[in-house]
Amino acid sequence: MKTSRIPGFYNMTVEKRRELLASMQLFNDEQLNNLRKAESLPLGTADNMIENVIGTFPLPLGLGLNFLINGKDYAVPMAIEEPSVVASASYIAKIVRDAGGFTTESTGRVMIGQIQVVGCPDIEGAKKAILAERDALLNDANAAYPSLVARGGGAEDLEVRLLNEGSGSKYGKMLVVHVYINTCDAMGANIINTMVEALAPSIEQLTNGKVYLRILSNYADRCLAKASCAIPPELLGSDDFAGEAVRDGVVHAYEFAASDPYRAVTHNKGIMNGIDPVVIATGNDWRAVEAGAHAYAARYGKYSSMTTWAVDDNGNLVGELELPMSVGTVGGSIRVHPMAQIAHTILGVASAEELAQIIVAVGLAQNLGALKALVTDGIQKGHMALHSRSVAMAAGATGEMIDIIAEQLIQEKEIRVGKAKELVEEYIK
Ligand SMILES: CC(C)(COP(=O)([O-])OP(=O)([O-])OC[C@H]1O[C@@H](n2cnc3c(N)ncnc32)[C@H](O)[C@@H]1OP(=O)([O-])[O-])[C@@H](O)C(=O)NCCC(=O)NCCSC(=O)C[C@@](C)(O)CC(=O)[O-]
Ligand SMILES: NC(=O)C1=CN([C@@H]2O[C@H](COP(=O)(O)OP(=O)(O)OC[C@H]3O[C@@H](n4cnc5c(N)ncnc54)[C@H](O)[C@@H]3O)[C@@H](O)[C@H]2O)C=CC1
Repeated sequence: MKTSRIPGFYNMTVEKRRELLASMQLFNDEQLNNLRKAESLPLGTADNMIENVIGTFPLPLGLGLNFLINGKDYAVPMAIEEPSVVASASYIAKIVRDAGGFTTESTGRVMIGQIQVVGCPDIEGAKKAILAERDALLNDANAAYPSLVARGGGAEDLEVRLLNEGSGSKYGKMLVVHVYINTCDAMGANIINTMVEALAPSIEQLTNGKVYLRILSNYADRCLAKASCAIPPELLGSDDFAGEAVRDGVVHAYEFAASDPYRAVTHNKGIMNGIDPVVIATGNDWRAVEAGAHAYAARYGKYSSMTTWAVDDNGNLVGELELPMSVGTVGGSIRVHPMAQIAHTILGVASAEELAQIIVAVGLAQNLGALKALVTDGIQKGHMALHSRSVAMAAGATGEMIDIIAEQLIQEKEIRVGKAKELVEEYIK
């Protein structure tokens, strides 16, 4: 897209926003119609996606605006129920844009398949036997998924690990084979599972042991994406808060999260506020991303902050976020869910690596949005002002009443359902 800077987007009606995006040729007529349909996931499709279907469960889909990443503009689709997240991501993306944008990179697309072997009579011999057959095993894995190899991916390497040593278990040590697989643009769970299941009989023969689990690892630490930004303090200030004070407050907030798991969990929840909505909107597996992200936050033996924030030699606030990001642009439900297709069209990414990098940039922005609010006005001011409409609706407000009651709640600084119910009753009288 030419630019993701669309001032006043949030003041437009939903229909105006759609028309504007269509005029920017972000989607075709069919996709525009899908967006317009109240039921954007047809029931028949849903019924074929999971089991025991009785309906669908829609979420609001918003656009994170202003994102400039590696010099390219992105409007980022975000599916989320929580108010102020999309506004906050757009707010920080606007600031970072003025500072030159986000810089991102990734380590590639290598995922891990695990094969657990127990009861090996000679575990060291079993390890040697597997390593001696490394090339043949990789060939067998690739033969189980030739289309992936044709795309330039496939099983690239393997490793043998010995676990359960000194655990005191009556079952003794176990052997675990790690198969490293380049899954190209797919998240790869099914691909990997197919490959490791295919290898199991050969592994049993080589080890004289019994194979139990054959499954991918969601600890995708060879499929990392990293985003960073450097913001001059003057872009962080306002009439009430000096930029240097905001910058230093953010670093203090980071140091709190880095040293205390009680704070780190909340800090990281704020990061996942940005990440999950993009993962969901693009039809990806958010449980896989969540599990990998939190494990990575504990990689040094203690659960800690996913981001780092520091001040560089020029006085800029420098932030960084690196996470496992096992997302795809194909596979799973991506081509099945019409809204996921629209999300991919809007994003216009060419590869899963590019998508992964956008997602960590949004996570970094979201973290700074929350920290900036926390070290200045406090979270309630911005968040609760936007939450007031949900509170009004929860109290029974409908139609034009919603904005009126929401505004009264903000004016009276009492954004709670009890107060909203009183106001709704007064309004109806
Ligand atoms: C909410 C803001 C952005 C207001 O902040 P503000 O200063 O009032 O914003 P503004 O009016 O100056 O607007 C700045 C930009 O923000 C965007 N923006 C502004 N308003 C809207 C809107 N209505 N809809 C869409 N976009 C909006 C928009 O891009 C706008 O630029 P423009 O396009 O106008 O040139 C700010 O207060 C904020 O970022 N607050 C933090 C919100 C947050 O983090 N919410 C998450 C929920 S709390 C939580 O779950 C996590 C937490 C906090 O516990 C994590 C942690 O502890 O670390
Ligand atoms: N622990 C976990 O995370 C588990 C997750 N899952 C689920 O698995 C699904 C993801 O599995 P996948 O193997 O990704 O999906 P998938 O089974 O749909 O496979 C991807 C397909 O896309 C094709 N393809 C087309 N273009 C490609 C390209 N450029 N690069 C790579 N492949 C391309 C492949 O040939 C393959 O047929 C998700 O729905 C996830 O929820 C399943 C089991 C466990």
